Amino acid sequence: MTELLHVSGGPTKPEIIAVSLSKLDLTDGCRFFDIGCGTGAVSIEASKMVRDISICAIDAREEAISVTKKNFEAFKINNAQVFSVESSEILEKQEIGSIDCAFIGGTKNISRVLEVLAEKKAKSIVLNAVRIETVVNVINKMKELDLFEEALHIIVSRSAPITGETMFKPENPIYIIVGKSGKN
Ligand SMILES: C[S@@+](CC[C@H](N)C(=O)[O-])C[C@H]1O[C@@H](n2cnc3c(N)ncnc32)[C@H](O)[C@@H]1O
Repeated sequence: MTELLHVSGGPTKPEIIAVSLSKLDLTDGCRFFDIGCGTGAVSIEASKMVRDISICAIDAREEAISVTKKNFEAFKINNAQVFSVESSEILEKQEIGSIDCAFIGGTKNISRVLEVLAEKKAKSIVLNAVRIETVVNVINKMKELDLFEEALHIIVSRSAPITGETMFKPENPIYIIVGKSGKN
C-alpha cells in the first residue's frame, strides 16, 4: 500500500476528511481548491471520490508543497496544479480561473480568503478549525458574506489495545464550518 508522507500539521485525520468532503458537494469535472494543503491528503481523497476533478493545491510553506508534490506523484494524481504561496495572494488572480469547491485547512488571512471565494462565487466551502477564536471569526465573516450554512463539532475516539482488551482514546476535537454561495 502507498504510504502518505507527513508534514507538521498534517495529514488531516481520515474521518475528518470524510465528513469534510461529504459537505463539499464535489461533482464530476469540478474545480477543487485545497487551501493550506499540507500533505495533499484532502486532494488525494477528493480525487478518489469524483472523476475528472481538477485540483489546485496551495500552501504557504515550501516544506508542505514539497511533501504534497511527492504524495501526488506516489498516489498518481496527475490533474493537479500546486502553488507555494499564501493563498489570498493567488486566489484572486485571473489565471486561477473559476472555483467550484474549496476546502480550507489553513486559516491565515482567512477573512481575505473568504472574501475572494465569495467574489469568485465558489459554490461550496468547507473549513477545518481547532481554535474557538477561528470558529467565531469564520462564522461571523461567512454570515457577513451571506455564505454561512452550518458548523459541526466533531470528536472521534479510536480503539486502542489495553491489557489484551480494547479502550477508546479521543482524538483532538475539530470544528467543520460549511459555507455555500447563492444562498439567497
Ligand atoms: C493543518 S495544516 C493542513 C493539513 C492538510 N489538510 C493535510 O491533510 O495535510 C494547515 C496548512 O495550511 C497552511 N496555511 C495556513 N494558512 C494558509 C494560507 N493563508 N495560505 C496558504 N497556506 C496556508 C499551513 O502552512 C499548513 O501547512
